[in-house]
Amino acid sequence: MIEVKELRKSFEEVEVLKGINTSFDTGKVNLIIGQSGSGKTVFLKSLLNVYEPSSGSILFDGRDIMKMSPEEKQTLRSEIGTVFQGSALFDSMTVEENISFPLDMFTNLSFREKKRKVLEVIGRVNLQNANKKYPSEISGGMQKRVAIARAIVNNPKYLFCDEPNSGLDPYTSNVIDDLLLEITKEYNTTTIINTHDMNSVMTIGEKILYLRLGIKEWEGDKDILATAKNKHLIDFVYSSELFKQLRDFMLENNQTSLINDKPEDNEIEDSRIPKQK
Ligand SMILES: Nc1ncnc2c1ncn2[C@@H]1O[C@H](COP(=O)(O)OP(=O)(O)OP(=O)(O)O)[C@@H](O)[C@H]1O
Repeated sequence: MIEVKELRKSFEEVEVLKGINTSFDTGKVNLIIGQSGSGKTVFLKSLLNVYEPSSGSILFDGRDIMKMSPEEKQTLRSEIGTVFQGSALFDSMTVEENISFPLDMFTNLSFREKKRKVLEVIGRVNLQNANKKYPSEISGGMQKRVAIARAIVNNPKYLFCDEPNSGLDPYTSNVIDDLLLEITKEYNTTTIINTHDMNSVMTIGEKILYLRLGIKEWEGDKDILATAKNKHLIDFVYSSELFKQLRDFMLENNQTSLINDKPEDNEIEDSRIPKQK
């Protein structure tokens, strides 16, 4: 579990994160959504301590990253898997070598043991025929799967992904979403994903955190999204005509699992926002 308390981040005079309080459960897919510039990447990088927060605390299963010694931070890093935008693979390394990288960095495992783990995750993400290829020789979707395999090879407790579906077609995006959901359950990771993909939000969003202008505007799960009353959230999530019609249909028919009987129990509304009639 990751708990975030009063997290603030400023760049010089500009405050980008304005006191965020939230938590992300173990074994769940947590999605961060929000318009461009709302602070999603700064939030993710602050959690990872790539950016040092201006104030607040971030607890990884009770351990405050801001109070950790360099050694403790190094241990925490070995427990974190990351999938960054563009997959961030090493062009000069084969698929197998890319995936082995965290094991080379963080473990003293023997060559044979590393090989065993690498082949295991290659099988897990279905890349058996690509292990000797270079990133430039495989498709974008396969590159994402390599990045996911690399992120999980060292059995992480925490999995961070920054727009894992960017640049992928809808079918391949679904494959990646399904894989991330399955891996979250199998490895029992606390998974946090920045996404612009509303299909991901509707299908794998076990928790959704909606950021707006650096504040937490709303949080809840995919099943209460259709009945959420936060106007900014609705305008953002249902900005596409297709999703708007889907929501109208769901509300009219009241017959989908996306609708929860008691949305108020699970969602936090910003009291400054007038309720929609
Ligand atoms: N290193 C930095 N120095 C100064 N300002 C920054 C820095 N990184 C981000 N910002 C500012 O913080 C704000 C939030 O940026 P961020 O990249 O987190 O947005 P985002 O929600 O991830 O957007 P997108 O969806 O387009 O990736 C922006 O106004 C951006 O200019």
